[in-house]
Amino acid sequence: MRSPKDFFAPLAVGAPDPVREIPALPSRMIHFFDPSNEKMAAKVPDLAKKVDVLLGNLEDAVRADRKEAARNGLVSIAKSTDFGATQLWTRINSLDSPWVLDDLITLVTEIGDKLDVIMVPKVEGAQDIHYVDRLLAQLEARAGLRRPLLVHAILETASGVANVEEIAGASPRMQGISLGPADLAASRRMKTTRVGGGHPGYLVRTDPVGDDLETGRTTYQQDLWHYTVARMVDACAMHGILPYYGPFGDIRDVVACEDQFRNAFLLGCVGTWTLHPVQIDIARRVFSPDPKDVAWARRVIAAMGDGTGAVMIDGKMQDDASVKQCRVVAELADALATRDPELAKAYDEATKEALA
Ligand SMILES: CC(C)(COP(=O)(O)OP(=O)(O)OC[C@H]1O[C@@H](n2cnc3c(N)ncnc32)[C@H](O)[C@@H]1OP(=O)(O)O)[C@@H](O)C(=O)NCCC(=O)NCCSC(=O)C[C@H](O)C(=O)O
Ligand SMILES: [Mg+2]
Repeated sequence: MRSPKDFFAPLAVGAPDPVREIPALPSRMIHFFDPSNEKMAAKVPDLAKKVDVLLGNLEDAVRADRKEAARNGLVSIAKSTDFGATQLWTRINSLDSPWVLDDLITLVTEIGDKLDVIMVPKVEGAQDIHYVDRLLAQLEARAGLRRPLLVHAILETASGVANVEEIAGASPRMQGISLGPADLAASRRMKTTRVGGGHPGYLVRTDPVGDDLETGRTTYQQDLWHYTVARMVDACAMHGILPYYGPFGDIRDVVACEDQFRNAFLLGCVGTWTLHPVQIDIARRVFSPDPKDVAWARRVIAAMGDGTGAVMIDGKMQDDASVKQCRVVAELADALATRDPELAKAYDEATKEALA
């Protein structure tokens, strides 16, 4: 473990100073595209106006014989596109793959000044982050970068989940963690065959009435990912980094997708992955607080003055703890409003109505 005194020292001579705080930039949707797919690549300039984060994916879902084309495609897209305030991320190949070294060398050297975050798949423990941390510092120094690249880990191995707290705190570069339900299910030997979402067999059933075991016993489907998401959220909050839901693979089922995203939002996640354009508006809707909740939060904050004591609003007790929750919602709304004028208007109108 590094000494706390050295934690914010660069890991290579000439590398930029590590950041001391992870910027809470809007990242409601991390939109995946395959840079080797011409149709997807052609949509990037338009998508950049609609999403908070665009991610050029080099790992799974890119065929082995397209890895180089994806890497080179991302370099050329990054160089030729104006992303405005939209962040550009990439997902590199896994650390044991034959492609990852060239991914990192090429991307940092060629477009290190355009990239914001490097997503690292299949992270098992702090050792994986330490490896990437040092290598990035060396490459940043060689490329003369002034701003350090941040690192995002995917939680998609059983070891990763067991070590999630040490992963979250492994480097000042750690920006966040996403759930990777498909690889995680395989690593845990779960008996599912899906990419995220629930399963009708994972349920609880009400008790029988008398001796009749058959009739009137309602079942409730449970969330397979509750434990992992909750644990990930705690690890991220503890280390001041950001938690995300991951992929929802049933593109057609926009209803269950919205439910799964909302569960993650309510539990503390700041965003999710979007795999198809149809998921972008769902993510925007879910990961932007509802105008009514924002209006309520602002009303509580106004009524609570310095934030101490207790007051009654509409029959509900408010105190130091509830005002803290309201500040989370109000601060998120303020941050999103700077990026999204429509949202800003909706928040202000709802607040005026609530305070009238
Ligand atoms: C899932 C897809 C393969 C579906 O693609 P397609 O069959 O082409 O869908 P459509 O015909 O409905 O597409 C309509 C048009 O939209 C374009 N399109 C589709 N997806 C995207 C996208 N992500 N970005 C930009 N544009 C997109 C199509 O090209 C069509 O265009 P046009 O013909 O001009 O109208 C596909 O969506 C896809 O490949 N998505 C990304 C998949 C991906 O990134 N997977 C990896 C992340 S999930 C994962 O890795 C698991 C995780 O790690 C874990 O372990 O849990
Ligand atoms: Mg995966």
